[in-house]
Amino acid sequence: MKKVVKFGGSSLASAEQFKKVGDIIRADETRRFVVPSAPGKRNSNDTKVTDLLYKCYRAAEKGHTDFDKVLTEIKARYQEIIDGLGLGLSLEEDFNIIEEKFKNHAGEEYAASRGEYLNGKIMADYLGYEFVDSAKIIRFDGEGQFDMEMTNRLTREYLKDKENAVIPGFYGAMEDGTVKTFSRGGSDITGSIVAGALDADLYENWTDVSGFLVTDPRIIENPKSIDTITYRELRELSYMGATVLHEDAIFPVRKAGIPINIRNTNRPEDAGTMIVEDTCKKPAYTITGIAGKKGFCSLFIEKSMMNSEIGFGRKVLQVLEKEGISFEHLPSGIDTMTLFIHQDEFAEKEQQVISGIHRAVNPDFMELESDLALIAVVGRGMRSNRGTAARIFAALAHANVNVKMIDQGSSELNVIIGVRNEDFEVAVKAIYDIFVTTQL
Ligand SMILES: Nc1ncnc2c1ncn2[C@@H]1O[C@H](COP(=O)(O)OP(=O)(O)O)[C@@H](O)[C@H]1O
Ligand SMILES: N[C@@H](CC(=O)OP(=O)(O)O)C(=O)O
Repeated sequence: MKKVVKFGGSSLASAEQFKKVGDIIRADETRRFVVPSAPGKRNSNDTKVTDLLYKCYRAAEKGHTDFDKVLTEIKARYQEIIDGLGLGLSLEEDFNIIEEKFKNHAGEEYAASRGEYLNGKIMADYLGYEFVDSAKIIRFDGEGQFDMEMTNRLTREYLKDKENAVIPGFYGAMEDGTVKTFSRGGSDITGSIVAGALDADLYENWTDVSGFLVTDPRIIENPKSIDTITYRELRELSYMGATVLHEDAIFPVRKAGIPINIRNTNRPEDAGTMIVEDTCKKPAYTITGIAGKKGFCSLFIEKSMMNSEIGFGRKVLQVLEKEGISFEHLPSGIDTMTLFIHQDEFAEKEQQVISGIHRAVNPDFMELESDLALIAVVGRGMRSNRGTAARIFAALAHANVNVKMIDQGSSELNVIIGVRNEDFEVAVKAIYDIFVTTQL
């Protein structure tokens, strides 16, 4: 039996948190492969070490005087953990190399990766586990794309005879040694890759909440936690902003048929959430979860007889493709279509897109609306329950929320709703209340 256990930044922000992690690992001898993140926030006003590293590197690039100050702050974060754990470990040599590399402009990704690298060294020393530098096993190809095949081979080669190891999250390297990172929150991906490559029995992902919650605890106080969720449901929710697990962390374990267990470092007695391929367990509520994001805009296009103009949609989408813009949703009517696009992506190219669409399809009318949010209501139980959409829209009407867009996927696994940014929290709360609190 072997488990891969990933601990997020919130679980490793201080010596006190490290001790909880140590207790968790020692409580189960199958927790053999440990993937740590960089130290996260110790309180809500604190800064993650990864963010300090980005800041420090930018200062180094500009030759700014802030460089020494931020580096000293980073060193102090690690020293506080080392001292609090009573370890004799010194990171001085590592910091000398880091300083040198920052000054020689080794790259932002190298800089950010040091957060996990250094925390991995502390973790290995604290547990008495072997430290394995992820640059040796997590491989990116010549174009900087993650190379799954090579990574699997290297990971198995390096780790197959090891009883246990600490493998820092978030980064890997190209064949020439250039360090690359995943996108933010990417230690979840490292954990999943290692679990997949080693054919682990379970991938435990330890964080600061007792599992995947029905909705974001920053929107609803104390939301219920989800007992079991399928990979497909989870993918919809994490894509739409439920940040507890990086959306790309699903593929490697799913492919290998390994379940994920989300657990709370501060409440290890809680069972957390099991993420599985399929389950016959009935969900506790009709919906499994609600997630959402702000910051979208919509582009409404109207043209008489659009429906019979073959190639209309393709021509519109080609304009977006040419400008390198992706779209999120594309609901359409007989003479109308509406594109939902990330506002920050669109803002820079808005005029090129509008004139491009004019040239491509000569519409009768176009209208742009900004500051919109998208909400995903997800659940495998929605398929077998009638009236789900009616309940959602009744709840929104009661809460005085104007619905801008509705999109139900043919899988019946989710309904996407567009509302104004300012209505976002109220809308999430209204949907949560009707399905979970009151269950009307
Ligand atoms: N549906 C959800 N369930 C649980 N947590 C969520 C959800 N949506 C957003 N979150 C947020 O995700 C946080 C955990 O993710 P993250 O901050 O990346 O943790 P870590 O530092 O452990 O990697 C929680 O503290 C919570 O604020
Ligand atoms: N430290 C990196 C990677 C990561 O996964 O962190 P966390 O586990 O704290 O989300 C980041 O801040 O993005």
